[in-house]
Amino acid sequence: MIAIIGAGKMGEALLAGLLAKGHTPEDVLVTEPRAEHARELRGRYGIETVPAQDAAKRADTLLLALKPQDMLALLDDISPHLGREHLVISVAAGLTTVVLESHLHPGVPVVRAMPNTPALMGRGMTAVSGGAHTEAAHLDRAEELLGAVGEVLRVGEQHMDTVTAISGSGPAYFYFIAETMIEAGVAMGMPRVTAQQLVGQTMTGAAAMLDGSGEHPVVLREAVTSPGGTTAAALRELERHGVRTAFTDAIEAARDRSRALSES
Ligand SMILES: NC(=O)C1=CN([C@@H]2O[C@H](COP(=O)(O)OP(=O)(O)OC[C@H]3O[C@@H](n4cnc5c(N)ncnc54)[C@H](O)[C@@H]3O)[C@@H](O)[C@H]2O)C=CC1
Ligand SMILES: O=C(O)[C@@H]1CCC=N1
Repeated sequence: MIAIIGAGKMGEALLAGLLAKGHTPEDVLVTEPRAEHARELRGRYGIETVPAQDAAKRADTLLLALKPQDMLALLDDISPHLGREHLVISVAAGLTTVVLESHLHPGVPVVRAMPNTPALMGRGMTAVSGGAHTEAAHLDRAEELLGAVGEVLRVGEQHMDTVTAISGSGPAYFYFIAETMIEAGVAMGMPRVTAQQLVGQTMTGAAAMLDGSGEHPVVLREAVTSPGGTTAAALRELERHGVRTAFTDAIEAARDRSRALSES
């Protein structure tokens, strides 16, 4: 039995992804304190919602998807019900396995995972790393579970804050670009619905090229950039405005914020 504790944006994406990939509603318990949202979840997915302590008593695998700021109080609440036979998987940004383990009985296995919201469509990217009491079988279990909603990569925990900044937050960067391109089209007088279609299909087409061609992004970009043409003119403006540096700084800021969340 799996318990998802905290079914907000990420928890619900994982819930929906798992159910779409063959887990049955009877396999999954959900803890969600917002009563109205819990009611919606029961209606939408046919799952049972229970208090966190009941979820800890009944499930063997706990997927914790609360905000980092709420996580430690929750661990203190459920810790009396958790032992070595459980597996605790936290998707919280920043919280290290050392911090999570310090709120649990010694020996409880903890996996730190960083998924992203495309898990909802079965296209997630999740990185996982184990803690002090995690054995290979625990990582296998976490990988199998999260592998139902996309790709899973094992990384050393020292890389987790960078993972968070790249693939955890990453979808938001692409949505930001999409939004900006749509607004540019609208500003030039194009109907919004047309701009949205152009941007949406261009983005998924570009992603398919990246995924399917095996080429480095530089090669793909060069193929679009005709000599003396429109793309070269656009790219020159992006470089002039320091967009490359802005992205690097943004990803560093996300990495630093992830690190800081463990200390707050
Ligand atoms: N949103 C994203 O794209 C990603 C989020 N994460 C991580 O997932 C976690 C949740 O983030 P979001 O879903 O964005 O936030 P959110 O605010 O949408 O969801 C948090 C959920 O936890 C619930 N909650 C609060 N206190 C609780 C308690 N004591 N017991 C059970 N549930 C409780 C809230 O009602 C809410 O539904 C964070 O730790 C975040 O770092 C990780 C990867 C990606
Ligand atoms: O913004 C956040 O803190 C979370 C973690 C990665 C994506 N969303």
